[in-house]
Amino acid sequence: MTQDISAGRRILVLEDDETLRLVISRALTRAGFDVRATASPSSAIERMARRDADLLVADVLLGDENFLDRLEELQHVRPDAPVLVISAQTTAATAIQAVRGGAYEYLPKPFDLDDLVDAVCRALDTGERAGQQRSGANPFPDLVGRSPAMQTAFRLLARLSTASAPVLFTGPDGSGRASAARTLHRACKPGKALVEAGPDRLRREGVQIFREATGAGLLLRRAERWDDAIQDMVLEQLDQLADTRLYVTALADVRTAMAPALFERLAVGHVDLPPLRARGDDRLRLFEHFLKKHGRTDLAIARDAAEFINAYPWPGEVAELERTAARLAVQGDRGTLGLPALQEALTAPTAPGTGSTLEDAVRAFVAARLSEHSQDIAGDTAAIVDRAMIETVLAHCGGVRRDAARYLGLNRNTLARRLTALGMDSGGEE
Ligand SMILES: Nc1ncnc2c1ncn2[C@@H]1O[C@H](COP(=O)(O)OP(=O)(O)OP(=O)(O)O)[C@@H](O)[C@H]1O
Repeated sequence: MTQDISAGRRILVLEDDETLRLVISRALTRAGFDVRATASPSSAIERMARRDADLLVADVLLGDENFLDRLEELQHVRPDAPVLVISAQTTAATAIQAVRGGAYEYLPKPFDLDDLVDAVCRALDTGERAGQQRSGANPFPDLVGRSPAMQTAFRLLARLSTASAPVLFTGPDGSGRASAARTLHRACKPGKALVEAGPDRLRREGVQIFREATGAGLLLRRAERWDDAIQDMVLEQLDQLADTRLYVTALADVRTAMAPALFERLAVGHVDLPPLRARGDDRLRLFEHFLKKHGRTDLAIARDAAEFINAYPWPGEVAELERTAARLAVQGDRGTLGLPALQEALTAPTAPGTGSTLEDAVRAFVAARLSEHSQDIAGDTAAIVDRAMIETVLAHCGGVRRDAARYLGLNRNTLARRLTALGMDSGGEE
């Protein structure tokens, strides 16, 4: 594997300690890389800018200079080239600055030379994934998404797959945070287990969960619900993670529910998953993906249904979209999926006793009007709600408008005007 990746790849080593420069260069040359070296940060940036190397291995403290301060400059001239940062400064702040500045991985000194070679291979492999992504191929095929918002998230995932820092996934419930964490874990620790725990399990089992995940991965979900005791425990465990990769999921406003010190350390890598309403046509792509996932390759989606899927805001996010597709997949109708069946599946109760809400019904109605290219959605929606409301109250009052007006909180003239506007002004008693 190393030879496959190293063949013909050029590495630049930036290190001012002559002995270490030699040792690193030799190890990388032995692994099959074409290695060059320098002690000067400016020369390193200049050589990377003229594409003299595919990857940079850089020390942090070089004479009076801190190379982390120049990462942005390097990103600017070579955004495609991975950078591995090595440093004797093993503070969390250094690691955070390195990863935020665009470094692919941070290796604290002293490090094992084999680990360095592995990290270089992983970074180059990820660089290729990012290249595939630029050329249109999805580097994470189990995550569906081609919208610009998801491309940004994938690029970040690709970068984080060679780092070892904790990663915070934020976004609305059901937006795919846990799925993204699982995908990232498979990319960065293939074959290693991923232990998962929500706040309840974390409260019950405490540090035991961290022990169980040693050397593998740990996915802690719903961090916005961590109480102070959990937050203290996680903060303490962060110093003992060693080679356990930590992933955390939370709602976007978790920052307000969490001690700033903990947030800063968890969000070294931060992937914010956009809501479905910001993902354009990805909604239809996901819908088709879920129909297939639930065994239906024979079902075509009618044009109005497809437009509805791309217009509906899906307040329950990908989870709701998947539930709806799964419901339609098991219904077994052959042929083409039309708008009525889709709307019915969307508003059907999800479990005994739980009905869909008024908001759900309004969303479904508005999305249907959008898919019909209606130009008076506000008027249409207000009329439907008004009609249902007034009809129900009038029926309750036996058609007596004076009483109905009182229940509605309207004066009688206003009610009369609304009835006329809705074409409902015949037959009622004054
Ligand atoms: N981009 C995606 N491509 C394919 N499937 C996805 C994608 N995002 C989410 N899913 C699927 O949608 C469902 C919900 O996703 P997931 O459980 O990851 O959401 P979440 O944000 O972690 O929410 P929660 O914490 O409420 O479960 C899962 O079945 C997952 O497989």
